[in-house]
Amino acid sequence: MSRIVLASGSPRRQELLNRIGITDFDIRVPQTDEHYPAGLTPAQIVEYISREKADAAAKLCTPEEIVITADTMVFLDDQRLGKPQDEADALRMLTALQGRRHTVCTGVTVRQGDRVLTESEATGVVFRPAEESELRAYIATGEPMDKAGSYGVQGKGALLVERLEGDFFNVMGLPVLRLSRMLAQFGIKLL
Ligand SMILES: Cc1cn([C@H]2C[C@H](O)[C@@H](COP(=O)(O)OP(=O)(O)OP(=O)(O)O)O2)c(=O)[nH]c1=O
Repeated sequence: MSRIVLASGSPRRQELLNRIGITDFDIRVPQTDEHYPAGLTPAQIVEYISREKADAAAKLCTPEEIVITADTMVFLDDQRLGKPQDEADALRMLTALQGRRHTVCTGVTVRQGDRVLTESEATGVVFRPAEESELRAYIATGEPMDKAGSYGVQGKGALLVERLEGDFFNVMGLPVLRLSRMLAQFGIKLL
């Protein structure tokens, strides 16, 4: 079987691959800047960046290796929320998100040599209304700082989430069911 390379520095993605039974893989993290052309939809943006990550990773891999990359972003109306710059930025994002519904999109690319497959998944997330003191307490845990939208649904961030519409794992950073179907097209069967 071809070797799998996860081209991501995200510990959540490593954990999610493990959870679906992919335990033997390499991690190689390419350098990419996350720029994208103007005028793209949310789905197109995350697909574009995941593909850029895969193109950069391909330079670190053999043509036989199967490379997986992903990019997760939070969209509130037309606004894109990335990782917070600092705690004030995290407070700004969480204040905007509380009491409202937003969408988390993850683009995924699987690449083997010149064969490239890119897809994306969107999940709706509804935050409950929250007091500023609660948001500050959450930020003080440190959990928001490396995460798109300034929260982690898999951690204490769950205490802000009233409801999810779609794939939970997509919000964590990797839509595992969609990925499994993509990998099946590269001959990898997980069930
Ligand atoms: C919304 C949300 C995001 N996140 C994380 C997933 C991603 O790691 C991160 C979004 O940043 P990404 O740019 O998608 O990924 P990354 O920089 O962590 O890793 P790499 O580019 O090397 O693959 O936010 C959560 O863990 N939980 C959540 O609920």
